[in-house]
Amino acid sequence: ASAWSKVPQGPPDAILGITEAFKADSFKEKINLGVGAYRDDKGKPYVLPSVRAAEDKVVASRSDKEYAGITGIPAFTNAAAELAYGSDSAVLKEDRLVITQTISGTGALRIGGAFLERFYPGAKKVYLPNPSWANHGAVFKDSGLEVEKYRYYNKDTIGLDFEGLVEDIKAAPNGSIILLHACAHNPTGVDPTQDQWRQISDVMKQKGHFAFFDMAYQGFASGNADVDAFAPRHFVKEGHNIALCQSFAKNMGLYGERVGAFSLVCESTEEKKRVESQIKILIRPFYSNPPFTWLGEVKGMADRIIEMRALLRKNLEQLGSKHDWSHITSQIGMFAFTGLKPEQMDALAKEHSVYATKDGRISVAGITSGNVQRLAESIFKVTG
Ligand SMILES: Cc1ncc(COP(=O)(O)O)c(CN[C@@H](CCC(=O)O)C(=O)O)c1O
Repeated sequence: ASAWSKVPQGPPDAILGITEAFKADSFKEKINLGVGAYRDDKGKPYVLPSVRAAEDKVVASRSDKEYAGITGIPAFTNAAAELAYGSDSAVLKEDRLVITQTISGTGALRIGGAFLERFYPGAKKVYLPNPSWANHGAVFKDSGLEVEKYRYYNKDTIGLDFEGLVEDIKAAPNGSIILLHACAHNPTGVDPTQDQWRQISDVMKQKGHFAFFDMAYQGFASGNADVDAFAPRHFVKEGHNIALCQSFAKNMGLYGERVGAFSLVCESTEEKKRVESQIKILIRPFYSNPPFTWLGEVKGMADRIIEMRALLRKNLEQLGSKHDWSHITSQIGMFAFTGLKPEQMDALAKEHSVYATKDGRISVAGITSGNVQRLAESIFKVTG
């Protein structure tokens, strides 16, 4: 018998599988709200002009194809560090940051998970918000960490369950690893206020918890990269030596280029050197070193998303929907957590050729001024 006769058929990916279903649909006005990937008002993927210009420069430079270092190109990682921590960051001035280029945000999470599995002095367990990005659990489980949840979303208020969140963070044993979405929470689009972030930082400091930030949408939430980085920067100012994952898939539209970074704030330059050496030892047998790669227009994308939120809500209200759709405009970032049930999401796909994930999340980037009317009518029909 074949070596693989025992390999079972696995299910399609909860998110990327939606795009397969969308592609299989021949209806000409089909709408894809599944994958969190920005689309312009024609529903087309958007390549930032600055990226096109950089691309031309790289090609014109006729650069050689030499290996990048294990942690990537210093010009890139220095720029990524400055974008995340701020050009005036003490951590950068005191040379206390370990940063490596990664295979996009997923690669940053996986390198982070693997490093924590190998060196974290506390329990090898990470606490994820409930709900969280569909792939977080698998990334950390495959890194060898246990995964637990902390309360995050209150479906009755369609808002943050701040009390539940604080209670669960307090209940976790001292020194637990807590994953935090820096901004534009996926899938709910619900973020803590700056004051709530201050309280979360205080509680985590009291508990000696480790803050593991996932920042996949910096600049994409508010349109301002500094505002969107408030949480990780506040934690660092408060003395948390955080881990931070950066993805440039969405805010730079570099999805398929797989551009990201993983960083760890250390106590001193001496500690940074030891930690960096171990990050290199971890990456070398993983993929050795990252692809040659490149890094302005994100505000334009954030503004279009905010405009589509308002349009969808307005259309639903004009259709006479009895539901309260205010969360569509109060949520922030790539996604709107509609509150629709899985069977309603199925009906949207089967009867209306509108595709999104079963949890009721829609990628607002898939909405255009051309499809928002039909989208509203479809949602109105399945929600009554
Ligand atoms: C919170 C969060 N972290 C990390 C990532 C990973 O992004 P990279 O492409 O590896 O940089 C995503 C992408 N989530 C989007 C995109 C599709 C996907 O990978 O699931 C989504 O949820 O639709 C994300 O939403």
